[in-house]
Amino acid sequence: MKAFTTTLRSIRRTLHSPQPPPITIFHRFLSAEPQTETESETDSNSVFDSSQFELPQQHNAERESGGATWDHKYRARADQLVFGGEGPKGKLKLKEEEDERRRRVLAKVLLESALYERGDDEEEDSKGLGVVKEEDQKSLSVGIIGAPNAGKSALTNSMVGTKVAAVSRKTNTTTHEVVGVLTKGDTQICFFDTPGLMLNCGGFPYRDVKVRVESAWSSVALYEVLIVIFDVHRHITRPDSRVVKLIKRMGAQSVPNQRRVLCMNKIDLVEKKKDLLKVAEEFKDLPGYERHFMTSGLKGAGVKDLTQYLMEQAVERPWDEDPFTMSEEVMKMIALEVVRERLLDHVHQEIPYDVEHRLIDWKELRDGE
Ligand SMILES: Nc1nc2c(ncn2[C@@H]2O[C@H](COP(=O)(O)OP(=O)(O)OP(=O)(O)O)[C@@H](O)[C@H]2O)c(=O)[nH]1
Repeated sequence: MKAFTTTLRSIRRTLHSPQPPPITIFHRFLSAEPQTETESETDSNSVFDSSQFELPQQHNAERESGGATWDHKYRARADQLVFGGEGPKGKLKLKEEEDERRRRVLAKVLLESALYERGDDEEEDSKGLGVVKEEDQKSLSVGIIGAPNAGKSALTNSMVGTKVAAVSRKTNTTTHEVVGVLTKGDTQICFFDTPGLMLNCGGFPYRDVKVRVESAWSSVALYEVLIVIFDVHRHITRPDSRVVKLIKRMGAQSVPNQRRVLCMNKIDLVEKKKDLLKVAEEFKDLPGYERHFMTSGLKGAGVKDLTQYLMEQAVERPWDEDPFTMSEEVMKMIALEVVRERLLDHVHQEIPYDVEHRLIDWKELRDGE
């Protein structure tokens, strides 16, 4: 998510630069420098000629057949220990498939939200953005915490839509990473990530990556609203005691100057709705949570209610971020950036290289593709 935000910030900076955007915005040099031909390499005397050397005799029968020289049963045992039952190839393939799936979700969310925003909310947004006087502005800072994979990024993207591209920090610190900005009418909501928040079996952050985790943990108290999010499908099928402890710990008591809400996410994966009610019942008595929400960041269910609630919590304070409107130009850049990422994924072993790619055509199809 951080990489995604950084990318979008660079898009934003480019758009607002007084200079015309350099044509090489997506043209990156990676750390490896191109090799230059040195004199010794081009000098024919230095060329290795294998015919001048005798190959050593191979006595070992295995070597002659080109097979491995180790005992296969040890290798199999090592594979079993390191990779479990699946073997290294199976694991690698699964990882590649997972990466591919995640990339698709990201690209889809980005582009869908771009198209969605231009449709329904275009008029309303264009009325509100850029014309609100500072004394009329309202703001809200929202932190989102939850275990890895709970769906924090997808939910933020869903609430923020294309405005995630609007991220351009006026201030910047390492402990607070703004991951999205939603500006609507006179109200601006900034969403913050809580980096490195990993939990030990007590539901507390790990001590070993101390500084980073502690600063992330202490920043939790700074947000006006804190969303505690968990994967409700996972909780029903394979509850994680660390997640339960986190939910209970954060909801144990209400905190002055902070409103906390509990978000049961990924509800689209739960078939029986009565299971959702059971989970809601389980956490209903925690006094720290002002509201409970059931959402699907990926499918959008419940997101409107949560956004509405957040808008209502905003306080009179000037905006921290510049508002930003979606344009076709930005959508093209997002599309280019998604393509660039894929391109680099495919050629990452072919270094040294540099990549420049250009948009030569852009067409919107009737079905919105
Ligand atoms: N079915 C379903 N899948 C979801 C939903 N939200 C997120 N996911 C999937 O869950 C996975 C994790 O989602 P993320 O949004 O990256 O989760 P995260 O909490 O930001 O994860 P970390 O960055 O690892 O902390 C992805 O594969 C998403 O596609 C949802 O509402 N429904």
